[in-house]
Amino acid sequence: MSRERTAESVRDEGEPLLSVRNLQTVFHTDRETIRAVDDVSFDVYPGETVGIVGESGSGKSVTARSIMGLVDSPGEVLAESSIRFNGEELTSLSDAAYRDVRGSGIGMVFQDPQQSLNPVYTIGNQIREALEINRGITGAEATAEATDLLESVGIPDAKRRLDEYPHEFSGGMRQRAVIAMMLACEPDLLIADEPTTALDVTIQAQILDLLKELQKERNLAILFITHDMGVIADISDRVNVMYAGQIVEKASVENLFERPKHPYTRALIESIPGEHSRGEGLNTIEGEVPTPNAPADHCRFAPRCPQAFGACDEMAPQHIDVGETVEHTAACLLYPEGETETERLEHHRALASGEDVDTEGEHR
Ligand SMILES: Nc1ncnc2c1ncn2[C@@H]1O[C@H](COP(=O)(O)OP(=O)(O)OP(=O)(O)O)[C@@H](O)[C@H]1O
Ligand code: NI
Repeated sequence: MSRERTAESVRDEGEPLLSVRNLQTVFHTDRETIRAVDDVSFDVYPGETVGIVGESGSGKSVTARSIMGLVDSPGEVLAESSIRFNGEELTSLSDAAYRDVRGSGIGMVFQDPQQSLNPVYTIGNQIREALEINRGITGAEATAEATDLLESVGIPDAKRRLDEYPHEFSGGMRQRAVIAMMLACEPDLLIADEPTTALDVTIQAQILDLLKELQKERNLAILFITHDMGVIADISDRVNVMYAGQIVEKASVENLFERPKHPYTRALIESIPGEHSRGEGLNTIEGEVPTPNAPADHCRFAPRCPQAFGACDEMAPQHIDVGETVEHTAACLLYPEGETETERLEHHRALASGEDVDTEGEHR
């Protein structure tokens, strides 16, 4: 094989940095068990950006918190779940070992930068503390490194601003400071949960550009979570579309927007402002994301789906290969395309029972 490999083939051959399999995170309440994340699987390879997109309540943040080991009672990551990072299984780690992963391997940025900043300490002190705890750097060296970090996230006059408090920073600058603090831990993976949602559009674009730049410089992998399809299109290499605790479509960003297959993805694309609405307001999807409280025995999107038919209420759709080259799957009973309804349902039934099905379809 040639030594000159494309990015795509490197990814096929290399190991994923993060590998999530059958992730199930539930919340036990008095009345029911909420299946907030219900059998979610995806990979993130070094240096790439993977998006998770879906409406409010679809389980995006719980997915992120599960990976970070931040699910507290009454939440529980069920035993069958697997989260492998750099080859290490995280679900079985002790609290202390998980803290180390958060301090070095995986960094996280949230929607609200205040969540990560302490109002009573200067920005400089907080970055220096991160440097000391996670890399053992102290004193003048820490100050120099903190200045470099603030500069690298595009904060002008960095040396002086180290002595300022979070409230002296604007929203966008605070988010940059949080990113600098996260970089102090030299992570391989950044999990960004709606990091730009609270910012106005210009600032949002600047933060996205900053993340792309840092990614290139540091070969940082990014798991980017948002409900905004425009942001997903801007930043992702590959996308997972989430609905009611499950991934309903996985695709490269090009395929997702040019050849969306799942009716939910299509509805999300149609609801992008200005895309199809001709400025007449948002084309929102009617109805709400259900709160799943039982294992899926039907398609959870069916009640809102314009293409639903009888079987959608009676069986859970499996992920079907819908692409030609790179991974592209949709969990929908409309696929495989070109098969009769009876054949399609048989296909999903066989996949559900674990049979090895030729997803290219023998019925062509
Ligand atoms: N601590 C908790 N206790 C009970 N249920 C919870 C808890 N945290 C989350 N959930 C439930 O889990 C589901 C998924 O929530 P999650 O926050 O992951 O959604 P999301 O996709 O991030 O939405 P948003 O876009 O609003 O942030 C929701 O139904 C929510 O009510
Ligand atoms: Ni969320």
